[in-house]
Amino acid sequence: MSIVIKGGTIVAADRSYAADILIEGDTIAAIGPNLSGDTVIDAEGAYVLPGGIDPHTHLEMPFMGTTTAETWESGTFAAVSGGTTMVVDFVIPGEGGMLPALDLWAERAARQASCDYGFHMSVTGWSEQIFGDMEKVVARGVNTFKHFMAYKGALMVNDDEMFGSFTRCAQLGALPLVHAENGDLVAALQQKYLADGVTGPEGHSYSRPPAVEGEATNRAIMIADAAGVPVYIVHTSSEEAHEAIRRARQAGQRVYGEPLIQHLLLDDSVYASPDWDFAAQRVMSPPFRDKRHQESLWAGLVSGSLQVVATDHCAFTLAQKQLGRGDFTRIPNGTGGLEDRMSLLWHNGVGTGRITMNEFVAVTSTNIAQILNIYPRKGAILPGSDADLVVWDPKASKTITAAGQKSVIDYNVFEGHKVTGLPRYTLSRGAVVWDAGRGSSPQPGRGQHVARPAFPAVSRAYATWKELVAPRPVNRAPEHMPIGV
Ligand SMILES: NC(=O)NCCC(=O)O
Ligand SMILES: [Zn+2]
Ligand SMILES: [Zn+2]
Repeated sequence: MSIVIKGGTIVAADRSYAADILIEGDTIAAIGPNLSGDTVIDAEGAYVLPGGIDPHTHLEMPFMGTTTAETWESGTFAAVSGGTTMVVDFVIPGEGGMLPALDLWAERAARQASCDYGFHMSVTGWSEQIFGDMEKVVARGVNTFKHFMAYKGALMVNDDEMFGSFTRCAQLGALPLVHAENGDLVAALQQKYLADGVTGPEGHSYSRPPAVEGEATNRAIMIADAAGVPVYIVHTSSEEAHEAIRRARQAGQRVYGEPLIQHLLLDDSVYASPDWDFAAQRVMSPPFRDKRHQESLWAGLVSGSLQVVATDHCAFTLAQKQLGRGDFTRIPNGTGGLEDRMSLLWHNGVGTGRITMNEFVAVTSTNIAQILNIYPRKGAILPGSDADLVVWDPKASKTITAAGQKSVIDYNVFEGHKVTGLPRYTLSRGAVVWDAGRGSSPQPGRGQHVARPAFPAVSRAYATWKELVAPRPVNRAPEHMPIGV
């Protein structure tokens, strides 16, 4: 049974062109004019894009005394309804360490996911066991390790732990990811604002100013340089953090920055809302910023100093948010966006001329696949690539509402935003998983794990260069040495 997508314009990261796409089984078999197949998917008047990849989600994750309410089933169905065909989710090690946690995540995902998925592993301490387990994790197709510089007393790691882990990543050809906020400073500022009587959600924003993020981003980048490894900064939200990334890239370091759709579009005025629930629903780390920072993030996407747009989908219900009534430090941190990232970025980016269609594809799919080492299996429309495709209708519109969403959360931080540009069909490895005309249901168990091999070429290049420029002893002739030495 073959499928042909007919009459559309293919939009890739590097070009746009009219062509049909023939799909056989899971993959793209041919691209060209006048192709035929057993089933025809109509792409007249539409663009055909590589499926979106969201590199930053937290599905069913235990965090801050509760667990994110979005399940693998609801989250991945929400994803495909919005044109995202792969998610990469963060595994948090429990009592048993990394490997049992990876088993747990893998089991949940395999049972429930409607689309393909991968994992990042979190490094939440440093020990011989973690050193050894990291190699086993890489052997299981996880080539990225996340480090939290915030959440003191919980997930946070110190500089020496981070340096140990980054050095291990360099040996293994893995990529370290960093949540860059100075956790000591955040903890001190939280106590100060609580003592000053600031107990509401605005305290969350006050205690995490841009400098806290800028300092930690700089530090993570310096530590990565010392360890000889590239580094990926998640949820880059401020000009201070972006500036550190820009400067390091200019100096020749491999540093990647990931703004979120939330930080691009929502600002910190939400925390001044007189409605506690509204403000608490928008508590995430880093918090939303002002327009100056938003402009910086958009500029980074255009100029290439920031490469990826993600969601950090970490969705709690209102009842969970209310755990922080009376103390903002107890409001579970996180917001949603998995379902709406593509349409919001298209509407506000392509629709306004801030970014081109090709840049849209780059930052929602192709760059991510390249950085995570799954290109061109994912992130590309090429013969042999997985047929993860979106038939994108640039004229279709909707208004985002919690009532109409697939996510199980009882609110949406983008409530009332109108978007033009939506998926007509979403295909996951050649199967239609979203049909806007007929409606669709979740297909739990369809999604597969996508193993992501290590990056030996990058670590070899770093190791070669580090060896060439390594400090060496100066050999001095005896006549130039002090007498008696
Ligand atoms: N970002 C956030 O507030 N919650 C999710 C956990 C994290 O990525 O820091
Ligand atoms: Zn984070
Ligand atoms: Zn996150």
